[in-house]
Amino acid sequence: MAWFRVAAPCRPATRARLTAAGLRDADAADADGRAVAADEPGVVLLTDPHAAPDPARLADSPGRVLVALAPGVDVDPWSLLACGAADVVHLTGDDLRPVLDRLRRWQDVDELVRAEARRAGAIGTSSAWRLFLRDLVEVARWSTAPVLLLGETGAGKEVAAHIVHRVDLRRREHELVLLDCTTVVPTLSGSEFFGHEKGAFTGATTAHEGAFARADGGTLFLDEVGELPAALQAALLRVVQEGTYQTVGGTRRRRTDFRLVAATHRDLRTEGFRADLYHRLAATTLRVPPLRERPDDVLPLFRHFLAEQRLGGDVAAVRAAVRHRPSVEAGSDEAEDAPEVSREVADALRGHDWPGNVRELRQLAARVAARHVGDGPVTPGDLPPEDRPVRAVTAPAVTAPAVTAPAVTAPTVTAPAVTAPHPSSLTAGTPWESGLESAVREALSAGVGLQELKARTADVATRVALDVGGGTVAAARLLGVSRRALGYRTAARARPQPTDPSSDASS
Ligand SMILES: Nc1ncnc2c1ncn2[C@@H]1O[C@H](COP(=O)(O)OP(=O)(O)OP(=O)(O)O)[C@@H](O)[C@H]1O
Repeated sequence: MAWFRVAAPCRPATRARLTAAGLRDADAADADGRAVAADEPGVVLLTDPHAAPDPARLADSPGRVLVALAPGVDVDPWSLLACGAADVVHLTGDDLRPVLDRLRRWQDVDELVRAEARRAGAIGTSSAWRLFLRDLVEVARWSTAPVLLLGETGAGKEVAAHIVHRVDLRRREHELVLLDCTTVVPTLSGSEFFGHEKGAFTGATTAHEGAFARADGGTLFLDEVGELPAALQAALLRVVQEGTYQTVGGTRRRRTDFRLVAATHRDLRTEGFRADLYHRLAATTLRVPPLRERPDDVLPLFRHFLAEQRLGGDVAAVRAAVRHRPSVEAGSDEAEDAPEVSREVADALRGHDWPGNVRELRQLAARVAARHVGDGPVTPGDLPPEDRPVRAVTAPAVTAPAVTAPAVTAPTVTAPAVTAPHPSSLTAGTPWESGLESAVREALSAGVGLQELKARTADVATRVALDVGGGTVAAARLLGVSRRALGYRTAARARPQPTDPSSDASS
């Protein structure tokens, strides 16, 4: 149910009409000690230009807040949006329709998000994930535009594509065709896309239906669209513009009509991707938040994947289990019969930065499930050694117990105590490797160009070279590059700089 709040006294009739429309008076509910459902959408009615809504209250609400300006109230809508309002409407006379229509839409969106996330087995209750799903569902249901999903590997772009297909009423009864553009073979002239006729090329012993034909009426999901060879970018542009294509070896153009959802982890506005195709694909661009930006989702996801392992890795069975427990919120970690997680393990998981995102977490859950015994919580020893937070082993830090008469020699403590937490937890590989990886990741997510990327990784490569005593053979091995390549990158920095004759050597 949606709520309303009146920022200044208003006519009892207005209040009565809002209540009659099914909205709960948020302040009255507070007075009764019943909290308004915090994540429901609501409206703040501004009847007095001097009674501006409390920005903190607007921004804090996890549900969307509409501000309705009564006739004669003139407040800058942009500043209200900046304070956290989701939208602003001007009321004319007694007509409450603009308010009710919007609240109803927002309720529908929230309901769709709950239902479709559950159906897709998509776990997550963090606000970043929910905001993303709201935008996704809104675009999928109320627009026909292509959708471009930006996001790191394993963040859930394909999961999102399934949701788009399900939510789009015109497409859901037809097929969702998934095509990974990294697997498209240029020598087959895009036969994966266009299909081919029998005998079109050596080995084409039968006719083959391509993705464009199969997706007709439905949705075509192009994963890693940035990897599409240039010739196929031109062909795809034509299909998107004209809705026609020709099979390889065919003689006539055929019609197709699908919704295009594309995904990429890189900035397509850089070199190598056609600008005209980019603008077609990017009619609606949504960013899938990486897992490190939604630490609240880590534990629910981890427990979900553990439950999946208990069911023998049967994803369908887990989804069915979630769907058949209607009292359980989609994304809730109460949804499954999964073991609890000890505090130490929970802290380690939340502290990790998950470069491989949800996929990495899923794989970790599979490793942990193999070690975990019984129904008790997952304990630190359940994490395989290579997945544990790195800790320096230092001199024993156990204080000997206070000794009173008769004098007893304090026992010698032999087992080394573990102290001094290492700054990076659950690091993948060596600190050098992870340093290089995170430099590349940061640079890519900042959308930098190739030159800048090279410069940033050169910094890390240089540090590695210096850390290993300038031994480029060892550094190159650590970085997985040739000695020559490393030498080239580090040459300018690792070598001692010639002394500037103008500088004061004594300083
Ligand atoms: N919110 C989620 N809830 C449950 N499982 C998820 C969620 N997000 C991702 N996954 C799972 O994580 C794995 C990776 O997800 P997905 O394939 O959608 O990522 P991606 O962004 O498309 O990755 P890539 O770019 O490498 O293709 C899959 O096994 C998927 O089922």
